[in-house]
Amino acid sequence: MTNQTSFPAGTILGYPRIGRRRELKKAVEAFWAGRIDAAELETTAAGLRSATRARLVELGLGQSDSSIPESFSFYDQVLDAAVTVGAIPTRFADLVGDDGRIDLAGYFTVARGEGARAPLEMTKWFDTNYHYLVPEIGPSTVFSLASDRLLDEFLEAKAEGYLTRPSIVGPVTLLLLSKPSDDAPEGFRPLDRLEELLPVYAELLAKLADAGAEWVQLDESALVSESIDVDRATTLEATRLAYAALTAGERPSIFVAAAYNSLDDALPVLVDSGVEAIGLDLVRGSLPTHVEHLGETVLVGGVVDGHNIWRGDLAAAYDKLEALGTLTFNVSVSSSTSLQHLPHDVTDESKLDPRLVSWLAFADQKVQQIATLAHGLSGGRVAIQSELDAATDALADRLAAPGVRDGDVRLREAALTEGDFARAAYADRLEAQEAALGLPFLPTTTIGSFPQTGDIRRARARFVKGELSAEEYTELMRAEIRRVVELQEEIGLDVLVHGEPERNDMVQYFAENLDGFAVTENGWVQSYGSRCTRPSILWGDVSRPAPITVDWSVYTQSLTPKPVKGMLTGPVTILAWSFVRDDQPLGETARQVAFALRDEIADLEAAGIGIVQVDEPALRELLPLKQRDQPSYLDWSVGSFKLATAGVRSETQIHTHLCYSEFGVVIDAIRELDADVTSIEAARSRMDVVHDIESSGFDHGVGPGVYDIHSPRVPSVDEVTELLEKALSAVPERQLWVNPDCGLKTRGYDETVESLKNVIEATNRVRTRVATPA
Ligand SMILES: Nc1nc2c(c(=O)[nH]1)N[C@@H](CNc1ccc(C(=O)N[C@@H](CCC(=O)N[C@@H](CCC(=O)N[C@@H](CCC(=O)O)C(=O)O)C(=O)O)C(=O)O)cc1)CN2
Ligand code: MET
Ligand SMILES: [Zn+2]
Repeated sequence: MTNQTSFPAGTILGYPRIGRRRELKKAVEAFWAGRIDAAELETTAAGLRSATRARLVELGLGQSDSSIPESFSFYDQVLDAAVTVGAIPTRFADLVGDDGRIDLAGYFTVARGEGARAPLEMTKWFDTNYHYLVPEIGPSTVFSLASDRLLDEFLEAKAEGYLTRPSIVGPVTLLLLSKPSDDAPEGFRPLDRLEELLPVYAELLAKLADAGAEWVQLDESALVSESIDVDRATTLEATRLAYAALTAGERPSIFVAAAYNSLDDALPVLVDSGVEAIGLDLVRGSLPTHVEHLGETVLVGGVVDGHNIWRGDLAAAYDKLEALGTLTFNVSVSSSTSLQHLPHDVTDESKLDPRLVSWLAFADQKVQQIATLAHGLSGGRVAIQSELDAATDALADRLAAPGVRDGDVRLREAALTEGDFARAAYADRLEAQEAALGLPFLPTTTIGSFPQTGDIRRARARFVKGELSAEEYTELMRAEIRRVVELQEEIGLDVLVHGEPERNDMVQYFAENLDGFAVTENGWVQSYGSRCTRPSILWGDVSRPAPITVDWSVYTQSLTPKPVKGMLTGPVTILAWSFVRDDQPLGETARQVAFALRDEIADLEAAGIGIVQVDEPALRELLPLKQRDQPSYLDWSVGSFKLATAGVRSETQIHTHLCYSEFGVVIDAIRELDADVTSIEAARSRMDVVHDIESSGFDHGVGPGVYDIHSPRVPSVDEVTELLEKALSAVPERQLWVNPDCGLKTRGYDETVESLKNVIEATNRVRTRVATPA
C-alpha cells in the first residue's frame, strides 16, 4: 500500500478552531462588545492558527507535506465560502466595498444581523449539532473572488515554515446548502448558478497554486445527503460539470472530502472527474466494494471517527484501510469528518476517571491515532502492532467495566410491553385537561428558559469552584426563579415556567444528574458562531439515582396559582447532544434515558405538576441522511419519547418543543409523538409552517412560534397579531397556543420583557376580535 502521489499518508479534514480555552469565543465576543478592535481580534486568531499548526506537527502530522488543513473560521465555514465568492445578500450591500469585499465587522453583521436587518438563516450541518449559515443566492447574485483569507492563511503558514492545505466548502455543496434569495422567481434553484460560480473557484485555485499550495481540500459533504431537495441525477451532473471545470485549469492537486456518510453513486462521478484524491467517511459510510477507472486517484479512508470521542477499535480501522488497499495502491488515512465536532484534548480533563480517559480520544488523540495508522500504511501492521493492541485492550476493558451494563436497567427493558408506549385516546385527554387546567382561549406560555444572565453564570462558576455552598447557590437560583415568576405574572402569561436558571445546558444538566454519563471541564465544542457546548459522555447504562427537577418545579408552583410547566429534555435530544456509546444500537440507549425521564415525570405528576414539557429539538437533526436508514430511526426515536411520556394520567398535559424548521419532513413523526401540545419554531419563516400543519391534518395542540428569539429585535404588536391571525386561519381555534420560537436563554432581559408584553397584547387583541360578533 505505498502512496504513489504526494498526498500525505495521514491527515484530518479539519481541526477545532474555538481554542482549547475558548480563546476565539472570548476574543470574538470582546470584539462584538467593543472591548477589542479588529486588529486585536486578528492577532488572537493568527496566534490560534499558529498554535494549531505547531500542535498538529507535535502530534504527528507533517510540517511540509500538505497534511495540515487550513480550516480556521471566525464564525462558520459556509459563510466563509459564501463571502469568498462574493455571495452576500443585497440587504448588506452597504457593507460591501467597491472591490466586492467585506470587512470583519461586516462579516459578523451578515452572520448576526443588525437592527431590522435579518442575518442569514442558521440551520443544522448534516446530522450534527453544528449550525451553518444558509447563503442566499438568486439569478442576480454576482460571483467574484471577494476574499483572500484562504490565500493569506496559506501564506501565513508558509512564512512560519509550513506547507499546509487550504480547505474550503466546495462549489456543489455551497449551492446545495444555499437557499434562493428573496427576489428569485418560483422554481429557481441556487444550483442553477453553478456555471457562473465555477470560474471564481477556478481563480481561487489558480491563486493558491501560484502561492505554492500543492493540495487544496474541497468539502463536498452534500453529496452524501439524500435530504436535499434536488434530485440525484441533477446533483451528479452538477458534480461532473464542476470537477471537469476545476480540474481543467492551473491549480493545486484537488482533494474532495465527503464526510457524514457514503458517497454512493457520486463516487464514480468524482473518480471520473480526475480529481486527485477523494475522502470517504468509512465510519458512518460503508466501504465501496468495487470502483472502476481509479487509476492514480488516492482514496483517503476516513476511518477515525471525527464525530465521537471513543478511542475505539484501531485494529478494525486499520483493517478498513487494508480493505481499501484491495481497490487501489493509493490509500491514505484521515478522520471521517472534520474534528471540529470534538473537544481539543482529553489530557485537559483532570477530573475524569482515569479508566474512562483510557477509553477516550479527543481531537488531539485522534490526530495521534491517524499518525499511527499512517505509519502502518508505510511500515505494515507489524510497525504499529503495539499501538493496535493497546487500543484493543482498552476497548475490551471498556466493554467489561462495571456500569457499562447494569442488570436492573436490562431487566426493566426486557419487561417492556406495548402498553408502556400508549396513552388514552387524545379526545378523552383533551377533555380531562381542559377541565383540570381551565386555561383561556389561546393559552400563552414560553418555551422554558429565561435569559441566562452573567450573574447566574458567575454564581454557578463560583459554586463549581467551591466558593459558594450548595445552600447559597440554591438560594440564588430560587431568587432568580422568584423574579421570573413575578415577571411572568406581571406580563400576564397563562402557563408559567421556572426559567431554567439552574441549568448550565439543557442536556449537560441532565447528564450531570443521571448515572451512566460523565461530563467534562474543558470539552468545549462549537455549536454556532461563538456559542459552545460541552457534550457529555454517555458511556454506561443510564439510570436516575434521584429526582432531578422536582424540587425546582414544586418550589416554583408554590409561588403562583397559575399552572407551572415542568421542563425536561427528551431522550433523542439527550443522545444527539452528547457523545454516545457506540457498543449498542442508539435505540437501546434512548430507551434507558426514556425510563429515567418516565420516572421523573411520574414524580413531577405526583408532586402536583399538571403540565410537563419534554423538549425534542434534535428530532430532525438525527434523522439519517440516507432514506434507507430513516424508518428505523423514526421508530426508535418516537418510541423513546412515548416511553418517556406515556405513563401519566389523562389530565396531565404533555408538551413537546422542536426548533429548526423543515417541519414538513418530520410532521408524521411529530404526530406519532402524541404529545398534547407541540411548540415549534415558526416566526423566522413568517408562520409558513402552518400550511404543513394544516395539510397534514395535525389535530393536537400546537404553538407555532410568534417571536423569533434568535435576534434581539422586538416584534411589534401588529406583527405578532398578524402571525397569530395567519395561524388561526389554518389551525382550529381550540388547538392553538401562543409562544415564542424557542427558549430565551441567549437573550437579554430588556428585549425579552418588551417582546413578551407585545405577544400578550397581540393575543388579547385576537381574543377580543374572535369574541366580538362581526
Ligand atoms: N447542548 C446544546 N445544544 C444545542 C442547544 C443547547 O441549548 N444545548 N441549543 C441549540 C443552539 N445551540 C446553542 C449552543 C450553546 C448555547 C450557549 O448559550 N452556550 C453558552 C455556554 C452554556 C454553558 O455551558 N454554560 C455554563 C458555563 C458558562 C461559562 O462560560 N462560564 C464562565 C464563567 C462565568 C462567567 O464569568 O460568565 C467560564 O466557564 O468561563 C454555565 O452556565 O454554567 C456559551 O457558549 O456561552 C446556546 C445555544 C442547538 N444545540
Ligand atoms: C433548543 S430548545 C430549548 C428548549 C429549552 N426548554 C429552552 O427553553 O431553552
Ligand atoms: Zn428550541
